[in-house]
Amino acid sequence: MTAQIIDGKNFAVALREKVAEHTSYLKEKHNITPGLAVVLVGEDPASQVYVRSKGKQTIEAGMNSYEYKLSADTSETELLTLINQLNADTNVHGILVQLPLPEHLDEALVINAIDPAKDVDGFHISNAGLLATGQKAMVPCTPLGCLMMLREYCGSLSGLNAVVVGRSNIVGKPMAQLLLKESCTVTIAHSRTRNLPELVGGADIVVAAVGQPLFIKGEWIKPGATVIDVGINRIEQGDGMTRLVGDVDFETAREVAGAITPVPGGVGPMTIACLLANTVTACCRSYSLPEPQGLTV
Ligand SMILES: NC(=O)C1=CN([C@@H]2O[C@H](COP(=O)(O)OP(=O)(O)OC[C@H]3O[C@@H](n4cnc5c(N)ncnc54)[C@H](OP(=O)(O)O)[C@@H]3O)[C@@H](O)[C@H]2O)C=CC1
Ligand SMILES: Nc1nc(=O)c2c([nH]1)NC[C@@H]1CN(c3ccc(C(=O)N[C@@H](CCC(=O)O)C(=O)O)cc3)C=[N+]21
Repeated sequence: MTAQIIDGKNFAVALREKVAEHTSYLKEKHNITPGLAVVLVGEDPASQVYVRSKGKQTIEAGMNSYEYKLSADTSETELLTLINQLNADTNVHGILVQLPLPEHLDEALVINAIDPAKDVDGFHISNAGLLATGQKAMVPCTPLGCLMMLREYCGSLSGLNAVVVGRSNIVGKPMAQLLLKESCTVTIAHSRTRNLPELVGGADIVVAAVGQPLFIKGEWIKPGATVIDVGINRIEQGDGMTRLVGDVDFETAREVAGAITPVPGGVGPMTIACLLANTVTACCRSYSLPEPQGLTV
């Protein structure tokens, strides 16, 4: 038996259509255009690629895109000044500061300077706290996209054993919170976890957010389990070319799993679609308008 491939690219197309529909509704009915501001500090090539594709998809969905490219030596004060301007700007409903930031900038300080209502990444401590206590929050895009795909493939997640490998604030922790809210029995594994293959073997749902190429092996996985691969790793192919691979050894895992997300074409495209969805959600909330169905959980 080989696994069903969970087509994140298709999912993302459908979600972006929903976003575009609601955006044109907001324009026609209320004369409002949702706006997303993306701030990039420094010249990391991978980040530049993401920022470009976010901007392009924002415009394709009918929203306004504002891009701020700051030099790598931007001071904390300069960055905070920009964030304060964006917080006050009524045309901006969502703000994203691309991570990682250069070493000299305090990431937590910068993220927590964003107005939580405009924090479309869901990284502000107030949104993290709201999510953890089961209150209405801005939900981080990557875990949100993963949950949307899981719900579609598994139906109810209630009572399922879920193992999240990775405990970062941007992926692992919020993913675990969402799965807990869905009444999964959640285990969070990390670099100090002792019996990882055994833990993974007990999981109906495996979410891999490790940052290690091809780390999770097919033989660890319980037959029929649903595997979500968040990892984005560029590896040398031997012929001098690079290839994009996930944190899961896809070729062995697909022989065992019931369903699996590929890399590329899995979680990545959903992350960007969820960013657009969060921008529409933030925009509706800011005017106390009813929120469209299906853009968040
Ligand atoms: N598709 C998408 O949209 C996105 C993809 N990503 C990708 O997802 C991956 C994870 O990202 P992120 O959460 O930011 O990464 P971090 O580096 O912040 O976190 C990695 C986590 O994996 C754990 N880990 C590392 N090595 C091992 C190991 N050998 N065994 C078990 N656990 C281990 C770490 O444990 P410890 O805490 O103990 O150090 C840590 O908790 C990366 O590949 C990243 O590129 C990230 C964001 C979005
Ligand atoms: N504030 C902030 N928010 C983020 O959400 C954020 C961030 N910083 N920093 C970096 C990570 C990474 N990330 C990805 C988004 C899309 C793809 C994506 O679309 N990937 C394509 C492939 C793209 C390619 O070919 O490189 C795919 O998986 O099919 C990947 C990774 C968002 N992140």
